[in-house]
Amino acid sequence: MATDNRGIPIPTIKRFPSYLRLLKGYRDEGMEMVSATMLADELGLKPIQVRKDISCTGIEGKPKVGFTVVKLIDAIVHTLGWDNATDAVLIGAGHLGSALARYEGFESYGLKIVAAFDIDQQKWGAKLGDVPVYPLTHLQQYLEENHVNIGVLAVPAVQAQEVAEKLVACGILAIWNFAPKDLKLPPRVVVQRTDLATSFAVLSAKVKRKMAKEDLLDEDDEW
Ligand SMILES: NC(=O)c1ccc[n+]([C@@H]2O[C@H](COP(=O)([O-])OP(=O)(O)OC[C@H]3O[C@@H](n4cnc5c(N)ncnc54)[C@H](O)[C@@H]3O)[C@@H](O)[C@H]2O)c1
Repeated sequence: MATDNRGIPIPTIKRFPSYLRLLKGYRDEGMEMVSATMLADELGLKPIQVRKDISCTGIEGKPKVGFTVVKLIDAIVHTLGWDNATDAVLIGAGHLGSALARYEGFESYGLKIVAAFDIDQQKWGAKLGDVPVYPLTHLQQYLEENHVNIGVLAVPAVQAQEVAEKLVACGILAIWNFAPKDLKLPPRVVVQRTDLATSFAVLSAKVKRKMAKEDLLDEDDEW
């Protein structure tokens, strides 16, 4: 089984969560084996693509039978590194931050938001689900005392760069940035920006193409 996901193409990594959702459904229905063709049909992919993706996990299928569902789930989870829960701190306990902190589903992806920080004193001492909210001034001490590598950024865009630099100065290795701001940080820091506007732009474009009856099947980025 693959021990890390270095070298795995990003589109494959992006497809893995969809495989997982499907496979977990099959597992819950009591299905033991699944073929690449079946996965491909469900997800609108080509079987050869599915086989290539699965080969990145190191799992081998049996000819004409396919893959063992639970083994494939374990292999994908392991390849994604989701079997080791990763602690994260959240900065910005506003509308979006609260929703992220309260979302229990992240734990099945191996992400656990353990504490939130905000400059608004009315939020200090509150809990977002199980996640306590602390003053931003406590961030450094918290990170010194707790082994946390990821920061989730949900502050207004104008604050994002300054807060990100603070996180980096405290030793954070990766930032999941929800603020609409391109952060300028040292290359050793991994930054992933998530923007619903981007997804919506893709959705709108696909709707327009669909309406123009363009064939979407050969699109590289269907995900
Ligand atoms: N990625 C997306 O798709 C998406 C979706 C919605 C919102 N957003 C972005 O997320 C961010 C938060 O949006 P929101 O609707 O939750 O806003 P919000 O105003 O409800 O929350 C922002 C929070 O950040 C806190 N804050 C401000 N400056 C801070 C600082 N320097 N340090 C720590 N905390 C600070 C505020 O006190 C507040 O609690 C914005 O940048 C918004 O544009 C992104």
